[in-house]
Amino acid sequence: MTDPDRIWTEAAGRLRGEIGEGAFSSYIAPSAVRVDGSGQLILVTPTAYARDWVRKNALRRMNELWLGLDGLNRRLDVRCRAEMGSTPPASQVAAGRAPAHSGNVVSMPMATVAPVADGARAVRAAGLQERLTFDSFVEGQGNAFALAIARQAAAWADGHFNPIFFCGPYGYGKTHLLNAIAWEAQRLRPDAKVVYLTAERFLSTFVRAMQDRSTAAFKDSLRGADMLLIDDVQFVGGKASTQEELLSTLTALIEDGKKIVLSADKPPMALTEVEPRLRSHLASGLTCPVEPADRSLKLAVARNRIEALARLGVVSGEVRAEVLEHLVDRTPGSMRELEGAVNTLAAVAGARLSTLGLDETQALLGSALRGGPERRITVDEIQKTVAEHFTLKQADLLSERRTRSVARPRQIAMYLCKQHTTRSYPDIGRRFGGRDHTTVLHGVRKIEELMAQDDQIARDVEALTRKLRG
Ligand SMILES: Nc1ncnc2c1ncn2[C@@H]1O[C@H](COP(=O)(O)OP(=O)(O)OP(=O)(O)O)[C@@H](O)[C@H]1O
Repeated sequence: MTDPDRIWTEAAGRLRGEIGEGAFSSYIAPSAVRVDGSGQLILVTPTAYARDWVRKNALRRMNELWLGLDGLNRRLDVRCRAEMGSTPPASQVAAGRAPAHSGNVVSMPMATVAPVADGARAVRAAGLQERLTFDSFVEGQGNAFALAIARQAAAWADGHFNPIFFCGPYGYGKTHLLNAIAWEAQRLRPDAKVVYLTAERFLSTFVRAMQDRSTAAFKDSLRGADMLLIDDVQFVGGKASTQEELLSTLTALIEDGKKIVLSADKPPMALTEVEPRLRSHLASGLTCPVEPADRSLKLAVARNRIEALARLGVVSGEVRAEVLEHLVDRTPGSMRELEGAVNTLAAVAGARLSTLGLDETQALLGSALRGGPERRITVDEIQKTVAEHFTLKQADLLSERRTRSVARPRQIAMYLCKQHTTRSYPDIGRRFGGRDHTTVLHGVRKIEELMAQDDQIARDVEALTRKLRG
């Protein structure tokens, strides 16, 4: 056999039996095999997270299976979509159809569940926030797959995995997506009962129901749901009776073909405080990572937030690009911290926001967020900190050496100079051994690009930013 479509279908089918339905549907089913220009076979995963999982847990076995089937003795490599520079349409990712063929791309069919029953009266759950809708959610590289899946779930799509489990670090949009799904699903089916609650609320309501001896009413209220969304599932960890109740709620709803959407700060199998049987049920559908935002997504979210504040009349006009960039670069944490910084700037600058320059922004944010003017960071300090971080000498960064181990830290240092000082590209170039401004520009762009693709670079930049800020 030499046709990659057929080999992939066969190899993936065998792998499915070996790694189990949960892992298969999370990491293998949404992936596709592509043949690049040089004939190299590449398994393209939707996210960097899925790529790392496949690399660690399945690639060796996948290659064994592939080699056993392929008459051409080829090997599979694995990359994520961002590295391939293309995104298959969302409909192909979770369409619930037979294998979709697009050029030389093959994607696996998705599992299907029975369509939900209509009929129950709509119940709007407490705790939903009106502003958290698909309209206000900004798409970026780290959340495109999650957003596509969320839209499918909200549309009550038949090819819907059950449960869908969104996971990722705090503050990058899981609650936003669950809210958006709930609003949209309810809008599309006003008669359906859509129930959203946090795991903490699940826990406290259940405990109260046990004390009041009204657990039957509690069970009925959840089991009548056509769609149940539970946010921050990690908080049920450690409470045996609540976990048992959650498990029986989930199994009852899934058996009835009702939709379940969950979120947590980790993938199901990493929730070590959760009892193994519940964990395996949580992992039995689709695990969908929501990854940390890159700089361009943060900029878009900050811009969005300012527009929303302008619509509310809190600020007027637009904000200068360099002000927005400064705001994003001085807020290395999650979207939540970024929103806090935008709100703070809006509150202290008010109507003056649109006329603010960089220096004034620095001063305002410095005193508002730190209780004093922001500390100035110098080029020299950045060079020393970067050199130390990569166990180099400051002179190496200024030297002519072009080996990757020196060139990359040099580019990171240039990037940090652009972010944390007000120096121009030519000025930075002069301070890096008299380099041309185009070299600096290239270095800064390269690091921006790599931060979106390479977790290690993103972590290095974040750690250095923290060190520089003291
Ligand atoms: N892609 C996005 N577009 C617009 N706003 C976003 C986006 N991602 C996050 N936010 C905003 O950032 C804030 C934090 O997001 P959210 O509460 O959804 O995070 P989370 O992942 O659920 O965090 P936690 O695990 O702490 O509950 C929210 O105000 C949300 O609206």
